[in-house]
Amino acid sequence: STFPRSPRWTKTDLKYRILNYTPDMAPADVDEAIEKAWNVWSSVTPLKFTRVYEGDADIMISFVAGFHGDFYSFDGVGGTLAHAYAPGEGIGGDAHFDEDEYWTKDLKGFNLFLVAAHEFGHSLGLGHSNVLGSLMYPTYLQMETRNYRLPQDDVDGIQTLYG
Ligand SMILES: O=C1CC=C(NS(=O)(=O)c2ccc(-c3ccccc3)cc2)CC1=O
Ligand SMILES: [Zn+2]
Repeated sequence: STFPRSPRWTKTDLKYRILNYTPDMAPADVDEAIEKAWNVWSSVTPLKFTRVYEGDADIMISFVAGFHGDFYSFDGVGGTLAHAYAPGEGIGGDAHFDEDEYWTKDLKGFNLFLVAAHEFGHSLGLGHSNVLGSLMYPTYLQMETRNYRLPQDDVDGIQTLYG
């Protein structure tokens, strides 16, 4: 099962901001992948995600490489793809994507929607699942994402936190 990590957000209206874009994809495709990733979680909880274009947001999303100002530098091509912080003030909830990876909206490289949906699980307070095929499973499995359905294990996990 997907073990919910505490803490969790104490509000259901969360704001997110896309700070920059990867050159790998058209900006509209990045916007769509991010929005679809939030919809995975909002569709099974009372959570609402609103995009803001300036100022502060609960979840700041950025594409960065190598050292990028926190204690978890990225590692070039391969290895770590992204990381996200558990709910909280400041860096809490923020999601960083390794710009040295090749991000796509299809089955090549790493599918941004899939990785973002996983990372946003962490931004909401979820840990990893031990169920192969769950979204919160620790390893990335390439899969068709056109009609993506959140696996039951992840539904159970997020509803434990925000159900
Ligand atoms: O909790 C962690 C610590 C290690 C990570 N390694 S990663 O960046 O290579 C990574 C591995 C798997 C995924 C993933 C898993 C399931 C579905 C989609 C993506 C995302 C990132 C990322 C991560 O989320
Ligand atoms: Zn993870």
